[in-house]
Amino acid sequence: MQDGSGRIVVRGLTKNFGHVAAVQNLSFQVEPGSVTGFLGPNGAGKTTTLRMLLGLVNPSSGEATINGQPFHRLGNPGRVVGAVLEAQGFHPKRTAINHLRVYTAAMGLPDQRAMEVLMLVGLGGAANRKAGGFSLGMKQRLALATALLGDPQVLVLDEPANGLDPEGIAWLRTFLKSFAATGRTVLISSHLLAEVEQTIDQVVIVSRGQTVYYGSVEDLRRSQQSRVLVQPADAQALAAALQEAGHTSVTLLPDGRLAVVDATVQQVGDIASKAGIALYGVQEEQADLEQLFFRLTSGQWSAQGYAPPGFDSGQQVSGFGAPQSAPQAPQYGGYPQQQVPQQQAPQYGGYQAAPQFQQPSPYQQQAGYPQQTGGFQQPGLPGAPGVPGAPGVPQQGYPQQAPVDPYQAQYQQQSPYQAPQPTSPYQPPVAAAPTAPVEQPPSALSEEQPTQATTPEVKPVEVAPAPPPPDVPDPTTPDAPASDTTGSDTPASDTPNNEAPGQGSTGEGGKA
Ligand SMILES: Nc1ncnc2c1ncn2[C@@H]1O[C@H](COP(=O)(O)OP(=O)(O)OP(=O)(O)O)[C@@H](O)[C@H]1O
Repeated sequence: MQDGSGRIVVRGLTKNFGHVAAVQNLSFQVEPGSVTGFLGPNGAGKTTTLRMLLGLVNPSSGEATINGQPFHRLGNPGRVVGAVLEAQGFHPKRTAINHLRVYTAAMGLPDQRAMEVLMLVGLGGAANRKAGGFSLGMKQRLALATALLGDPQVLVLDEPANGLDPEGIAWLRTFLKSFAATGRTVLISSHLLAEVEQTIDQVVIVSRGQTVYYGSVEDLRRSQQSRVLVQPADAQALAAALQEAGHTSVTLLPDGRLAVVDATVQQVGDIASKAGIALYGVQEEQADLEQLFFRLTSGQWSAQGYAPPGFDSGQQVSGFGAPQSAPQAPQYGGYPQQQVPQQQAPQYGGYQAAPQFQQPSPYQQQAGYPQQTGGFQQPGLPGAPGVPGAPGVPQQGYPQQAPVDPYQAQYQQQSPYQAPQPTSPYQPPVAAAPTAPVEQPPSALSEEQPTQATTPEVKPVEVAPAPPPPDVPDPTTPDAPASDTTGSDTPASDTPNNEAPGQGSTGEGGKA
């Protein structure tokens, strides 16, 4: 029996395509009256999740319900859920209005509804144009119009901003917000937080098929901590002085600066002055939401030598530092870094490293300087490995442990992409850290480890696509029925009664 709530509940949802764990034990809830963003990098499992929600793929385990029911039990699903998985599959010779009339007829709706929805999405003027001549953005609008035909209670859209121009994105934002404001439910996927940041109220961030954050965008924003970047005459001495004063979250950056998370500029200045340490530059820096998103999802497709712009590879010396995600993933600090001219940078791929940080330190495990052991715990957000909260549904606001998928891990060394090293908008008043060898006293700083993100010489890697395991179909093959190795999934075309209008427009099977 439908509960009529418009609520989407995903509980313990898992989908394996042969050896590919596309979705792993995913749990979240989408409330009516809000727009929820479903975010994650390519291959994170977003589309597979949406397809399970829409009855196009059978879960390996777990469940996804709308109004308390799985999709196939919704009765007239087109009146409950409007969905767009791909803005493709229109008959190229059919006009927009005729495309919609096929669905109004199938759903028992009056013909005039077709024109109404075209007006709603701004395509009234193109009603008699053939869909084959539509731009990508126009196709997105036509797909949305199709999804809206049944005046549904719930909208599920996969990458709806794809192909839209800035005006189209602004229009979509307003449209979705006002749709949700009427008490209805909107779930939209995207791989770009910036694209949907102003549209969404809630966010579910997935990486490698698992939830890494689930909660309000506001909480995510609040979790951002500023940090103080300081260029001291003696980094070790300042780190020790900060530690003595109780500031334990200190990170040594590759350029010799210290990043202090739990102190103000004034506190750092006062401590340095008391300790008689000259400062050549102090700056407060705020990490932004996009950077946090990268941090939460980094590692899925990371390759040697690649780091998203704006990320450093600073070595944590105490307290909070860069999350160390999956094995082999670059370690991102989430903050822009200083780039030092190549000729001065024998170590760390372009970064001048003070010699005292180049040797293994006997003090790495020194008390008070805990080493980060992995996971994605963020400052201000209590870490919660696994799934906290109610059974099967994670508590909101918790970043979660990223999984390591051995099958996907093989791609981590194989990316053909070699991105340029990031550059920083920050230019400290004084050049890089000292280069003269320094005799080591017992150190308050743990030494730097070169990371993959800062490999000195980056060479393009010849990549052969990873062959799928013998019994697993090629994941890049577009059509799902063949590639879904459960063999149990029912293509949309086999279940006309269950076909939501948006899905009809998307064709069947997998995504391209
Ligand atoms: N039908 C299928 N057969 C085999 N593997 C599949 C199939 N569909 C998806 N996969 C695999 O499952 C994983 C998740 O894919 P999915 O399309 O759900 O990711 P996504 O987050 O939507 O990515 P994108 O942002 O690139 O669209 C990928 O490794 C993909 O190759």
